[in-house]
Amino acid sequence: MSDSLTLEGVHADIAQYHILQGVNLSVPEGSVTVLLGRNGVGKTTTLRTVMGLWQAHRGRILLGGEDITRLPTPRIARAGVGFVPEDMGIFSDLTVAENLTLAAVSGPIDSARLDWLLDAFPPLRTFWGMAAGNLSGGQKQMLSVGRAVIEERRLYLIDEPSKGLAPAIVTTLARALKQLKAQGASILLVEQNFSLARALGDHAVVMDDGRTIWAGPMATLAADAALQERLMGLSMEAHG
Ligand SMILES: Nc1ncnc2c1ncn2[C@@H]1O[C@H](COP(=O)(O)OP(=O)(O)OP(=O)(O)O)[C@@H](O)[C@H]1O
Repeated sequence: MSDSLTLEGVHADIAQYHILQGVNLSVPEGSVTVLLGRNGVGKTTTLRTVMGLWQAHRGRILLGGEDITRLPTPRIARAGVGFVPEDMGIFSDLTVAENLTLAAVSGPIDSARLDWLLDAFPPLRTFWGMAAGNLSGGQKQMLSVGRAVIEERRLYLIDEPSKGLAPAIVTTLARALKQLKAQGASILLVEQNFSLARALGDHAVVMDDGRTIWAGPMATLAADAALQERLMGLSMEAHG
């Protein structure tokens, strides 16, 4: 199976700080890799570096074999990467409809894709003409995910989609992400909600201190509490 995304020895700085100090990971085509690790180890920085929002100064980032390490963010997006940022990245003054229309960069929105999205996230249909700033936190997250998936992409980068959301909203999000996965999407997911991480993840990669320290099947990590404790300082069972 070929890789949708590969990071080889990636280093990146933020201001004078050397934040990423050797990130190696891959997202095989049509699978979900979950990036795990304690707070502040560099998971968000890794996604932002793939997206070109921080610059890798060492190592290589390959998208389907093509080197995208030095490309500017708009070119990376056009190469087929959908991004759900931690801060959601929606336009508060624009309506739900306008937010989705702007996210469809290659032309008019495909009606079958839109139907799927609005069935997965019914509030987006209800509030179609409303300014996004008036949505609840959970509805904003649905819109953020919706913007990334409104067109089929080669790769989706999704940063902590369940963070701060009520359990019912997490259930809706989980169902939509499972449908995306079932469509054969390639996804790099940062997710601290371990039951969601375990349900979606085919592969797990664990980071510590700006480096990837473990990679393997999610099932292997999920089944080994001692390994979780050693890698992340906590066990998935206790936080499921
Ligand atoms: N804009 C910034 N300026 C300075 N330091 C930053 C900035 N963004 C992140 N950092 C630092 O980079 C390190 C990695 O942060 P990052 O957000 O990537 O971690 P994370 O693993 O995603 O953690 P969390 O789960 O808390 O979001 C942290 O020490 C953080 O303080």
